[in-house]
Amino acid sequence: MTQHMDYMQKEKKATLILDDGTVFRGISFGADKNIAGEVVFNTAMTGYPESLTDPSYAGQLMVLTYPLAGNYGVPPRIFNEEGIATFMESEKIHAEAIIVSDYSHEYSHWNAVESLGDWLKDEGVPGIYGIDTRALTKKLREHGVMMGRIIIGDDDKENVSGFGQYGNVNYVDNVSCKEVITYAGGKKRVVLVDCGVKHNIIRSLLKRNVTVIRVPWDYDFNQLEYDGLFLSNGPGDPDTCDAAVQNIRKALQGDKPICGICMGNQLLAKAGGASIYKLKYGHRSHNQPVRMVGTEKCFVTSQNHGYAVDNDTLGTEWEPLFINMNDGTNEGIRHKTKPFFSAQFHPEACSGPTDTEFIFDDFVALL
Ligand SMILES: NC(=O)CC[C@H](N)C(=O)O
Repeated sequence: MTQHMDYMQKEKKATLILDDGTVFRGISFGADKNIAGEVVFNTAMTGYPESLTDPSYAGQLMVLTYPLAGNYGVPPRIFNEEGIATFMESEKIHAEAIIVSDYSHEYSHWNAVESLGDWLKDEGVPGIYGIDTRALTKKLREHGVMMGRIIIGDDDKENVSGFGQYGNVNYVDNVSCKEVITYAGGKKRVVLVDCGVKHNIIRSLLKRNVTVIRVPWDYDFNQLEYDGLFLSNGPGDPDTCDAAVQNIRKALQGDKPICGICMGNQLLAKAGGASIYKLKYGHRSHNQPVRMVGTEKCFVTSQNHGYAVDNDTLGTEWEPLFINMNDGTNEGIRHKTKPFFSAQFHPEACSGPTDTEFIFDDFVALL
């Protein structure tokens, strides 16, 4: 019997119920667990190992619009002696579940060691296939993201009132490191505020020969000796991260370089006095076009965010650095006189285009 036939014999029903009552029926290929979360769609064609382990997906049920997942398997879950993942973006899967149209239990890739379904089961994360992800995505685009619930097995008549909350949960506190971790590199010392950092941000800094001092999201780093401050990506609503905003605000009094990515862009903007709002359905893909303000330079970027900085609230000391060419929303900010800047997209982009990796070079050059 082939690997696939064996798998098919064990298939189990799974149901996705949206907050508005819409029901999608499919088949389970992950863990046997019912779960609720914010249903978001990602239009990238590859990268499910990286996306699932991106801590910014905590609290979310990830819909892939690309119609097939699993066919290239999953790389080994290995880490270097400092605990940095070799092929993934963190220690474990952070998305609450994955929702796909078609799933291939059979896989083929030079670096694959297990199937997507086996990985999900091992980490206790549900997966559903057989869902009309095109219809589901159209619904989310028209209505905006909404809460959803996955029920595994025949139990889909279950009372669906419990969809949970997304906006007011402090997911950053769940995924941030709990103590200071130092990665020895060069002479220059960068404090990295860990709001749920993707490991490729750490790899990208270390590659540029700096020492990285990774601190918990609410740690007052102002007491440390350092040359530059880096603000990581992270899950959830930036309005739940006030302790980080207060610490960054203190750092804004000084002149040490500051760079932020994604949640880091939002927290830097908040520390500078700007406000954040929620986008209708966010940007989650590998092909978001952004323009550098004041230039004709455009970049294709990898993104995963649901909130955005309100350009109109930036105040007189700040200006937009990048603008999204699809919808005109903010994609980064810079201070007009001090070395503070940030990007809403992912310059470390793993997986995704590497057009904007220069942001790390620019930051390290300022140290
Ligand atoms: N990747 C991120 O850092 C996301 C930031 C924030 N959680 C948002 O959704 O906008």
